Amino acid sequence: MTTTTSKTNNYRQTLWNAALSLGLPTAMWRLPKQHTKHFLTSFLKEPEQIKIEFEELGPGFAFSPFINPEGNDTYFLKADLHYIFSDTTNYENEVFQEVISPSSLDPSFIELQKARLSAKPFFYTQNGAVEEATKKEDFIEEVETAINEIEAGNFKKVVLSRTKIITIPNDFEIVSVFDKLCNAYPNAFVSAVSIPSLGIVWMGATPETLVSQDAQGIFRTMALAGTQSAYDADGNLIKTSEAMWRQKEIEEHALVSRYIVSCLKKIRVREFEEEGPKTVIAGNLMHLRMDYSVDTVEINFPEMATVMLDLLHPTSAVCGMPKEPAKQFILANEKYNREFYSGFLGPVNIQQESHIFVNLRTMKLQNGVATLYAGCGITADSSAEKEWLETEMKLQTLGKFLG
Ligand SMILES: C=C(O[C@H]1C=CC=C(C(=O)O)[C@@H]1O)C(=O)O
Repeated sequence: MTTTTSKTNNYRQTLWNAALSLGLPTAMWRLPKQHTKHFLTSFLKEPEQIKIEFEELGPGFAFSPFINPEGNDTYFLKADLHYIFSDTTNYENEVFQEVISPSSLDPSFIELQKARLSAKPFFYTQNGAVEEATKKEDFIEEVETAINEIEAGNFKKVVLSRTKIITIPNDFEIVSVFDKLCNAYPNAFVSAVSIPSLGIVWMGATPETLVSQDAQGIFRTMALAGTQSAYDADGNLIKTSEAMWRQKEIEEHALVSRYIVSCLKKIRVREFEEEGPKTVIAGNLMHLRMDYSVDTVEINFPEMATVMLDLLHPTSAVCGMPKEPAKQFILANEKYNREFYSGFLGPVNIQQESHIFVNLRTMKLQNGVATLYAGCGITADSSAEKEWLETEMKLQTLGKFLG
């Protein structure tokens, strides 16, 4: 049943707080260039860990860690409730559409509605040891080791990443930060995902689509790499048409493009459209992007998104080229566990569409602190100091919302 209802009293906010207080896995998201905000809750407290096969699954939300070799470790939040909220700056007056609505007699739904009346915003108390942020000297050393390995011919590119830790401010409130991210980053996939059984919430505003398939069967992916500030030295926004790219970024981006084309070749798909590379804005940054699309109806390949998800993750935009030695280098040299950073996430079979993104420009909220993550592609032409500054810029995407 689909109804449109008008509710007051911050309905989305009270729903989010209630779902968290009851330990229900929940996701909120806003697709790039769209205005509506989606809210999904699963009544299964321990979400299933499965392989994402788009043709087989019902509506839900996928959330995968970086390390997921067979794809079987993806958390799947089955949609027991899915509402779409209108875009408004005043969420007292939000209007929403019930796309999947539980029966009013469902005990979980009754409990959720009851909890809405009393649930308080989740307060992130610090009650244990806090992970350590990556030290600059460690990161610089990792980058220099990577450059040596590249020069020795062991791989061509590796994406090295690091963390930054910020204490969560007392007035931090997820739904309002989510809304601020939506306003600040209209081209990003903005999300907040809570898996209470793991004691975590992840929030982010990623610019990178991994795979998507729309209701007409159009498959899409992109090669996104190469980074520079979107502002010049005087603080003026640079026009994308006037962006200049160095050899290093062009090569770094080409490696990602080549990888995507090699995956398409592997599955013998020749009928793909390529658009780009073009310069795109992602918050305070610019990247190079090439878009790929395939009409899966025309080539009679309905399972294309499933097959490509398997082949693409992790792409050379978050791992490296060739994939295996780059991944081994990351695991051996990065001094922390990426967990869900540079994994993937997004809605599956929601209104006949699936949109899976790479989990970038993201942070984990746990134990009173926000852990922010950023990485950058290292090639033979990298300079360790510049790569550190690039991660600083990427960390600003979310960092500026933490005070
Ligand atoms: C790995 C990240 O970004 C990737 C996506 C775009 C540009 C990138 C780069 O220029 O290095 C990265 O490959 C990150 O934001 O943590």
